Amino acid sequence: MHNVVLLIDDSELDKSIYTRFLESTKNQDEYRVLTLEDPNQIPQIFKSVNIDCVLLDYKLENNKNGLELIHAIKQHSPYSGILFLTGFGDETIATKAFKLGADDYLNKSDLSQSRLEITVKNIIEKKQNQLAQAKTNRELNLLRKAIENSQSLMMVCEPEVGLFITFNQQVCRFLGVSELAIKSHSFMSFTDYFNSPAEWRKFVAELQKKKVMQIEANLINLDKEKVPFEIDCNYSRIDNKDYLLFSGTDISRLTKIQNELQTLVIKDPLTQLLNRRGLIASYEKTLQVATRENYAFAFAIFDLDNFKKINDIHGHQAGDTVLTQFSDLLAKKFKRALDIVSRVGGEEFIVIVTDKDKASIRQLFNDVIKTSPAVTTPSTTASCGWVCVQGNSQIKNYDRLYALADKALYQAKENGRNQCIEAKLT
Ligand SMILES: Nc1nc2c(ncn2[C@@H]2O[C@H](COP(=O)(O)OP(=O)(O)OP(=O)(O)O)[C@@H](O)[C@H]2O)c(=O)[nH]1
Repeated sequence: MHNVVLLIDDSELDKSIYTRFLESTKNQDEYRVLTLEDPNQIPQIFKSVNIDCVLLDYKLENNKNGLELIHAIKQHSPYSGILFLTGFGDETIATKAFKLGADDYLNKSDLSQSRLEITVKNIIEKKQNQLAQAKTNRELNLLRKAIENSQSLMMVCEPEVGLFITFNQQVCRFLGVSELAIKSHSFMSFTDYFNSPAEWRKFVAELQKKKVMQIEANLINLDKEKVPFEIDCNYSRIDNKDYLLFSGTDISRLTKIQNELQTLVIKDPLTQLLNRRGLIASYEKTLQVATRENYAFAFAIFDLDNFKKINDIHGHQAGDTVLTQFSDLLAKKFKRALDIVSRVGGEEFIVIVTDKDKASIRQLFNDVIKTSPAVTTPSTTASCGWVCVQGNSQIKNYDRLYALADKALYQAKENGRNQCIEAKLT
């Protein structure tokens, strides 16, 4: 690719010399030389051609001088170089030309091909560097703007203890701390992700190896609330120094929706008790603990008595109220960490309880039956069939225990309702 040089000079002889000098350089076709006869054509020529360097003579036709044109050239093409030429060797003119924005100055009296070539070459190189630098600066400024306006928290920290080096305004806003105050804090102090400096060091070592990682961590905001964030982590080495780059996106809304969806999937909307899916999900954990601790593990089915009549006489709404009242009673009675209370059908509830011995569990079940008429409006009794297993050897399969408890419930209904019957294990 050749460089384009524009000659603005009133002397035909000088123009032919410069053209010959530039067109006969060692690298053939290095320069393409154009001439501008009428300085008023500056806007047009700079619009239509990309000019790398202008050779501008001081003395021009019609009593014009090159100094007057520098401003116009710079205005139309700030990255075209200007080599100012004069036949007078006057330093004050050269100084003026530099002040106005010329890049270099040559005296026509001691101009040689090599001198012209080197000077033009240097000017073009300098201008190209300036152009590249300006482009980089513009891109950096745009990036800086994007970072500042981003909703994400962007932070750069040093890897030793995670001290902040630089960050965007979102970080200050989120943490409620001034820029100055943040610099004395570390990334570690704004998250509960690392429980010790050792954990931080382990994380940094892993990041150094992988270069890029994504973590989910809580960041602690100005109200000391833990806000869940998804954080892109990056390990970078610049000028022989290591840096950690973090870009965090607030995922609290997403987490809330996820939790709500999870709740919807496992909870009964009327009573807020677990549904069958929720019960099955918790069942194994309770069973494991009971087996490990050799606790009694009771599986009970509670069923409201003659519930159909309540609906028929008082309406479906009243039926719903009774269901809620009975659910509250169960939730209050069985509220230890491992207890499971669920509504698995219309007026059927499954309760899983573990305890050291069966007697206290029996007591709790009987209490529910006794209390039900008092807490429900209209007053409603309930029946319960249950089965209890203890120790490793006994069958604890859900379907098997359900079948046994259901059989006992059937007996309770047959025996006149309002009672608890324990299934005998065979
Ligand atoms: N209000 C209300 N009723 C429901 C709901 N789900 C099921 N049911 C009703 O519960 C009633 C259950 O009736 P049955 O299965 O005959 O049982 P029951 O009348 O309680 O009789 P026993 O269990 O033998 O004492 C039906 O009428 C269902 O329509 C609900 O969410 N709300």
